[in-house]
Amino acid sequence: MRDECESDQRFRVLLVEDEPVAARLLQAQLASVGGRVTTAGGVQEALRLLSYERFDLALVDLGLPDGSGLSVVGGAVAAGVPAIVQTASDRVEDAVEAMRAGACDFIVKPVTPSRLVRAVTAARGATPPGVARPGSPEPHTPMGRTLRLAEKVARSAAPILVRGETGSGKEWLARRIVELGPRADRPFLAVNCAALPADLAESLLFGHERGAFSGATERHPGRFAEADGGTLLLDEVGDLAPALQAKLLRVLEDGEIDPVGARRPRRVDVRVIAATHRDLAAMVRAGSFREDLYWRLAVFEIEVPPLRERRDEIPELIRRFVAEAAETGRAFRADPDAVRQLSQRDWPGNIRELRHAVLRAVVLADTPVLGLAAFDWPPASADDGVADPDPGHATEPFSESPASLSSLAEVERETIVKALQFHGGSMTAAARSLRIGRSTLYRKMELYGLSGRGA
Ligand SMILES: Nc1ncnc2c1ncn2[C@@H]1O[C@H](COP(=O)(O)OP(=O)(O)OP(=O)(O)O)[C@@H](O)[C@H]1O
Repeated sequence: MRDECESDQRFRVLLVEDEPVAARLLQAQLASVGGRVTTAGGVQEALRLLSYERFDLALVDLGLPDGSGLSVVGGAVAAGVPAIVQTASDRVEDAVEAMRAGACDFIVKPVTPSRLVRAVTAARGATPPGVARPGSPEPHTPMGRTLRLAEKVARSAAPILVRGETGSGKEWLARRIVELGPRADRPFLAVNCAALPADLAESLLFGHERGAFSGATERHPGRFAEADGGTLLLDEVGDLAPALQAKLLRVLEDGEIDPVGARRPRRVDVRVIAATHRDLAAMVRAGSFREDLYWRLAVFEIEVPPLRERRDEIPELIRRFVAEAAETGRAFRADPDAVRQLSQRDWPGNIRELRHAVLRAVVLADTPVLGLAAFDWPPASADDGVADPDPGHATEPFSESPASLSSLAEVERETIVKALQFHGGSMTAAARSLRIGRSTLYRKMELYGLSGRGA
């Protein structure tokens, strides 16, 4: 079907508009950019057309004589047709609802030709539901749905709440959303709310004036001001202290921050993406998270599924991480049987755990083909009692810095620490299990600032 649509330059548009003059105008504009337009004047007619005709795009007015255009959006999404909604300028909240129902964009009436062309081009460029882009996961998988939703919300400026287990790729998804949206080349900053020191949290986020408190020798803009015009990822938002929850609500509601010690508030334009592995709704019920803030943050809520529910991605991820590690000049590939077995594992630390396992395997490899044993740490002979700790932020000593572990060197350092821990600080035993000489181990410990304190 995709081929058929690509070979026919004229894409098929379902235009749902009851106003004859507006319909004629839009029809002409759509035709001028290659659209073959079928018009429906109401909900029932549109749903009927969607049920037996194929369309590449639907442009839906929300206020229709026989009901809300939202039902048409639902029908289009169910039929795998990207939907753009049109709304009056005083009904933008309806557009938010339509986006939640799966619309990929909204335009406010009266639409200019250039805005219409942009919306249509973007919607046609977005993967239509049910059609996989080469290299992207199959669309009916949980992650396929997540990515489709990400593509849709990327174009809006509304806050997003990304939920998912530790290491499942919440920050990765947030970055992807930003890349797909109009703020792609604007600042992107990430703050781990769980790691904010209590006494400095407010000024780190919202800034302070010089002399605002003892020790404030310089003015500091704070993360919100630094992200002005761009996006701020608030990771572990569930860990934000109640006083800061109130201040965050103010930014989201009024677009203003109050730097500590400043005489007047400052306006900022920041898209907030919040991420959490916690059940924020349960926290709201328990009284530890503000309900009003929850509703503000969760205009769009996106779930990143745990890796065990997207096992089909594991072979590709392994290939990608092996290639990433091989950028250091060493060429490796994973043994297909190992890949099969690794794909069956549960990976409680999700993609981060898989990535570390692959990077570690490359660090330790002495053959170009990585067998299953290469991915296990501690090595298979090791005592289970000292097995790899939960690879989540809470327990992993070197992954709690704001950026997650990223370089091969960091993984190498972590591997050395674990080897030393495992062998009770014995360098000889650690070097043997790492399959490197004692002097190499010593050199690397120096390099990573580990010498003299064991693990
Ligand atoms: N789809 C993906 N493809 C490639 N790498 C990915 C993907 N998803 C996540 N990763 C990588 O996995 C690691 C963990 O991802 P990320 O930091 O986004 O997880 P997280 O859910 O935000 O973790 P946490 O809950 O600890 O904050 C990162 O190195 C990231 O680059």
